[in-house]
Amino acid sequence: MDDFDVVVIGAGPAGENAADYAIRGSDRTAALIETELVGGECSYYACMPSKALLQPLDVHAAATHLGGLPHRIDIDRAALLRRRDSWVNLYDDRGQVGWAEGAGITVVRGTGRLGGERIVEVDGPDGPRRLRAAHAVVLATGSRPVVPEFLAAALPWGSRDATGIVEVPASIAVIGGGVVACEAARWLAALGSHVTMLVRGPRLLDRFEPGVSAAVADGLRQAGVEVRFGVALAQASRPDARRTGLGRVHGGPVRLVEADGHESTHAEVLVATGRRPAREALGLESIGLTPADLDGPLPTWLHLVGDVSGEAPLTHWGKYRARLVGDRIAALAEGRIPAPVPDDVPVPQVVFTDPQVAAVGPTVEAARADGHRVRIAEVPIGSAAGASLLRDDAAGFARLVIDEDTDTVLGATFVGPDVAELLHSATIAITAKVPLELLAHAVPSYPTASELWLRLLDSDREARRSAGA
Ligand SMILES: Cc1cc2nc3c(=O)[nH]c(=O)nc-3n(C[C@H](O)[C@H](O)[C@H](O)COP(=O)(O)OP(=O)(O)OC[C@H]3O[C@@H](n4cnc5c(N)ncnc54)[C@H](O)[C@@H]3O)c2cc1C
Ligand SMILES: NC(=O)c1ccc[n+]([C@@H]2O[C@H](COP(=O)([O-])OP(=O)(O)OC[C@H]3O[C@@H](n4cnc5c(N)ncnc54)[C@H](O)[C@@H]3O)[C@@H](O)[C@H]2O)c1
Repeated sequence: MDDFDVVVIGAGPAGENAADYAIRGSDRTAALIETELVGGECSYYACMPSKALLQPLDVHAAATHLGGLPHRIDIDRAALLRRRDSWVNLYDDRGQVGWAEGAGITVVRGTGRLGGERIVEVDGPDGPRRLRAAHAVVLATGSRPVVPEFLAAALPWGSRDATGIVEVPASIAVIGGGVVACEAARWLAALGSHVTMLVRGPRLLDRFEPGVSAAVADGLRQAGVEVRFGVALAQASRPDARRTGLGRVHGGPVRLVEADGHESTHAEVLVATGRRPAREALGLESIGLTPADLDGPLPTWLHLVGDVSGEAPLTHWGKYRARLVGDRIAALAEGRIPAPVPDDVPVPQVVFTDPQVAAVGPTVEAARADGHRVRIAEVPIGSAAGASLLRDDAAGFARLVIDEDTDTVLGATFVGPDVAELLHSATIAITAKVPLELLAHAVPSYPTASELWLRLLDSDREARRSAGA
């Protein structure tokens, strides 16, 4: 039996942060158990490679729509893939292991599961091990993609193949209209694949404000992506499906049949139909729990962070919750009372499409469903000179969801070029509950896109004046 103060199962961003914050500045010990690569899905197969592929496309799109630059600028496809390779360190995690060791964390290779109260069993390359945690065990095992059953036998691509693309399929059907589908369609098209998005519902990115879908669909179409809505897929067949490796075409053409009999054939299919928390084989039965019990109260020594928690499956959210869990473990270990945590922290998210989508807090619909009396302030992105200067074709909108009772911002959505960097201003306004009256004294520099705040506040003031408020 090996003794540690804290044992963390899963070394993605959430697990890393929980381990780090639980022992930082102390002589406590932490073990971080990892089956695959230290750094997790985010570093090697998700956030990092996808954004490495997308950032050059953003620069290319801006340059293509900016007077004063050459009329034609080409994407170097091989260089784009090399950039991805360098951001994933060719799937070598030595850098992240070095960081963990430098932070005083012991990396344990293998698959971990609970083996009783505060006990973790590891099956690793050096044989089985049992670890005992004096203070806490943290489950940070991430999430796994959901693949509709009728597609499984066709061995479709998942998001790992899309980010790890090696062989560019001549054509690819992207199933889903969520974040992975919209972002991946961009780089697949830029790499030369003929991309058809098959979207089940009437909208892309349907957890965002409704106007987001049309803006993103327009951008995708301009990039050569075919977007079809209301597609009910019924069958898939691929006679010679083969496991050819990450990012390689998995066999011959895939034939898709829709419920209305419509058929199409594609060199590859990318399934991007969501993810679910990775709660299987965690040894929960050894402490009398089932996977569903993880949504309820847990023993005080057991914590859940990141995608496995079922909260927003976003790296920054998982890291935030992990910092809180780590701080809590540290406080309890040191006999301190953990710092209070607000219960209404808004979740921000950026979707790296063209135009970009940046949103934080609830949509209008979600805020109303939550019982808030709300009003909307909305302006076109071009209403601020600083936003229009970013690109000759700048289009999109900015919208605030305002709480009528407190006159504070509840939610914000920005759609347009480079709006990602506008988002944190909204996150701060919401988190700090800054009244609109005070927000009017936060002066944005001229000419920057931040002047959208002025336009939004002016439009709200005007609307209230007209309504006689
Ligand atoms: C294509 C794509 C792009 C994305 N882009 C973004 C983005 O731009 N921004 C953003 O915020 N989010 C993004 N996400 C979401 C983000 O990747 C996840 O929210 C994030 O990785 C979750 O972190 P985590 O630490 O909870 O889990 P993970 O990163 O999944 O890490 C979990 C780790 O646990 C390990 N593990 C699992 N079970 C065990 C076990 N029993 N024993 C030992 N180890 C185990 C796994 O091998 C893995 O390394 C993206 C997701 C995808 C699919
Ligand atoms: N930039 C970012 O922040 C970023 C980027 C990529 C992924 N992510 C995270 O990863 C998570 C997973 O992304 P995702 O795009 O896979 O999931 P998602 O939940 O965002 O979207 C899933 C899509 O698949 C559709 N769908 C579900 N089941 C289907 C079925 N059986 N047939 C056809 N369509 C179906 C849904 O209607 C939806 O359009 C997201 O929740 C997101 O938070 C974040």
